Amino acid sequence: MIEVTALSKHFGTHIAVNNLSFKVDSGQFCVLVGTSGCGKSTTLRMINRLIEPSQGQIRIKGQDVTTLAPEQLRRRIGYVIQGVGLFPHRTIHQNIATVPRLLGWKKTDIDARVTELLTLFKLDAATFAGKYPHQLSGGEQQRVGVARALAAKPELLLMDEPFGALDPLTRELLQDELLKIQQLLGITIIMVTHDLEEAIKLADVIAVMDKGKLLQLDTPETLLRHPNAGFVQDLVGGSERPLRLLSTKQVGQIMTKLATLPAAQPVAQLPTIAASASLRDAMALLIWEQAEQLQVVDDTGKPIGQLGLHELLQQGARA
Ligand SMILES: Nc1ncnc2c1ncn2[C@@H]1O[C@H](COP(=O)(O)OP(=O)(O)OP(=O)(O)O)[C@@H](O)[C@H]1O
Repeated sequence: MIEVTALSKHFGTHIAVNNLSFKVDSGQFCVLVGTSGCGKSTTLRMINRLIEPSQGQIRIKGQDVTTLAPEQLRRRIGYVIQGVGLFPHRTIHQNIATVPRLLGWKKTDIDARVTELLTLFKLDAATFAGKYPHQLSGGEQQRVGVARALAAKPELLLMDEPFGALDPLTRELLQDELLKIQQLLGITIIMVTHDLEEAIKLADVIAVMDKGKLLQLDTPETLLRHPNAGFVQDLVGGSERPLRLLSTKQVGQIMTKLATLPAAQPVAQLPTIAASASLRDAMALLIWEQAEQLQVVDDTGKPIGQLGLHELLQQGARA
């Protein structure tokens, strides 16, 4: 879907991005992590041509981005930044409608799309469409920012620290919503974050950068189990590694299905956990409840399986 080849950016004598090459497949969620100033934002901004590369190439679906007019390109790529950047004197409806209007969509199609997106982001259209950004909380504004970026059905969504300014609870809520929406829409996302936990939770692949260079690009699990020596190894942590590994999987992926359990197994007394929860949450619940077995339930609360301490220990252990 997107292919970056030997990409560099020099600001005077300073090399912000140094000979970067990577590919992101269609529908993948790629997260760029690394220390402050390592070139993450510059990379993102070269993809939508807010910054012109010094060297190298960026292709989206095989097409070199420099062959497209920047405005035309940006209408195909959603862009979300920290602090949102909503237009303060436009209503929420007008904000979300910005790119569809520029593209000449019919009014009825625009109205339908705005309502659809507000609903998707759990914002009641009747309440929110006519409001102005300052009348919304930070979390609500951030949702509108993402909705606006998705309005014209872009093939690629670039997100630069989108949840950086939010409190931890709102941040987690929006991460969950973003994951669901990404799975629903099948959109390709490249996100920048400082937060490794956020990267592990959201990413199909994590790209670790340092001093303008790409050090490793791998799935969260591979990165945690087999980090390259040096910076990546320091980044993924020592004592935190097992718990981070548990964050990469959901309960539903490793539970024993109810149908395969012995019939006599008592299930009613066990603490319950949702199949969509992470293994890390499952481990926390076991410790909290001093239990060794959990009952797994689906979205409706129906028991569908069990998960034991032994399986969790295996999943968090070195391979
Ligand atoms: N317009 C510019 N002119 C000169 N130097 C710049 C410019 N933009 C970025 N830089 C420098 O390039 C380097 C990379 O910046 P960039 O914003 O890409 O880093 P980052 O990894 O996104 O950092 P952060 O996580 O702090 O946002 C930094 O040293 C920065 O000071």
